[in-house]
Amino acid sequence: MTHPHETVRVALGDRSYRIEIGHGLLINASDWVSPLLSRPRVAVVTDDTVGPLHLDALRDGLAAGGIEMAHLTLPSGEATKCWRYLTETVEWLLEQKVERGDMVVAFGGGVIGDLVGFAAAILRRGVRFVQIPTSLLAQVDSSVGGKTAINSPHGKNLIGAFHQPSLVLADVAVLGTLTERDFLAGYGEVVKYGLLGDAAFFDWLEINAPDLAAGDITKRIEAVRWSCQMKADIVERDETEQGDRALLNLGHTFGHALEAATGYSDRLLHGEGVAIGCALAFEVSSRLGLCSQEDPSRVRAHLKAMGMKTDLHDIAGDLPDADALMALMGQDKKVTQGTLNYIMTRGIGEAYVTSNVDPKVVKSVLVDALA
Ligand SMILES: NC(=O)c1ccc[n+]([C@@H]2O[C@H](COP(=O)([O-])OP(=O)(O)OC[C@H]3O[C@@H](n4cnc5c(N)ncnc54)[C@H](O)[C@@H]3O)[C@@H](O)[C@H]2O)c1
Ligand SMILES: O=C(O)C(=O)C[C@@H](O)[C@H](O)[C@H](O)COP(=O)(O)O
Ligand SMILES: [Zn+2]
Repeated sequence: MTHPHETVRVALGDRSYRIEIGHGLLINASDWVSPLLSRPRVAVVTDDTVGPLHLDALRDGLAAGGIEMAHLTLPSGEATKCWRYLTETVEWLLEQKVERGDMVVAFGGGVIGDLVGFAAAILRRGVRFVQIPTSLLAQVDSSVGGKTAINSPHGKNLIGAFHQPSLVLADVAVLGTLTERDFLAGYGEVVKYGLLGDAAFFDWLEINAPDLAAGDITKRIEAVRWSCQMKADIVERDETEQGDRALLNLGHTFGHALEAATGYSDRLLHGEGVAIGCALAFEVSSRLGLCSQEDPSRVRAHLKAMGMKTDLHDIAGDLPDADALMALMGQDKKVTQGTLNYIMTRGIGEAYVTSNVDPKVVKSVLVDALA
């Protein structure tokens, strides 16, 4: 059976690139990668879950076009986005004598994409890289837009750079080996797009998400395309988050604080934090009278119907109190002159950026959610 192939273009002048979305793209990887290379070799960084499952397919796909590859395997999981593995990656790339004209490949989920993208940004003051995202989250979000980073105990993604990839190759065939938990975490970012800017997409997800989770290839390609197109449109008008790009942060101010509070551990995955954070952002918006009371209920109902974490109580173990969570939120990169900018909403698909949010209301929502 042939599946659709979709291409989304990210138009950023001399940093423009294509996102190729399809089924079975790894087998033909050299077709997409070869035109970008100055010599037929690449340095691939992956993790110890993705590597054993899919690295041979990538190696074969590159070899078919005469491209050699060296590879580095890092531990999987959020804790890898740290100084230690950034150093290890950069030193390995130097050992491999990766030159400024060469291509680094990030082959994994968002952790590998963010870490390797950052390594590429600082290696020899910048080498090009290709994103080959293997998780749903990475295909719909992290591989696109050029945000690269590692975490700090002070907060998420606080050390990083904007560095756009030269190509994104999203092969939905590899999503077949994701655990249900990782798939649903990625789905948290998919829902985010509908919630932030496209009510029709949210309507579509309410109907089609069970098929997505069940593995419908055509619908997976459509969900990745729709998400990437929405992200590309936003990134094109605000590459470095001077304004509108912050919409992509819907749910993240809460989510990032929760990830820091749970030690970047598997107690809470990024996409799970985003889903809970979106539910909280809708609750705050409703309490402020910005959106109707039905909106947060509809959001929570959909997350629950998908079997996703929705509430703070869905996070195992103790959480800090509301004041401590507010303090962690204060490290957000959207703070300007000491005031936190929030992503609030007037309804499903109608998010906007504002600094005009009473912290007392935010705190009261957190207190109630923790009770
Ligand atoms: N740069 C951005 O714009 C951006 C956007 C969203 C999220 N992020 C970042 O992305 C990270 C989360 O990404 P993630 O959810 O992909 O996490 P991840 O990279 O940890 O991947 C999740 C898990 O799935 C495994 N995995 C990946 N692909 C697989 C496959 N095909 N089969 C089986 N297992 C597979 C990984 O080994 C890992 O255990 C966070 O650090 C977040 O901050 C960045
Ligand atoms: O690309 C963006 O812009 C996003 O905000 C996408 C988010 O899903 C992603 O988690 C991003 O890394 C968060 O951005 P940050 O600037 O708050 O670290
Ligand atoms: Zn995110």
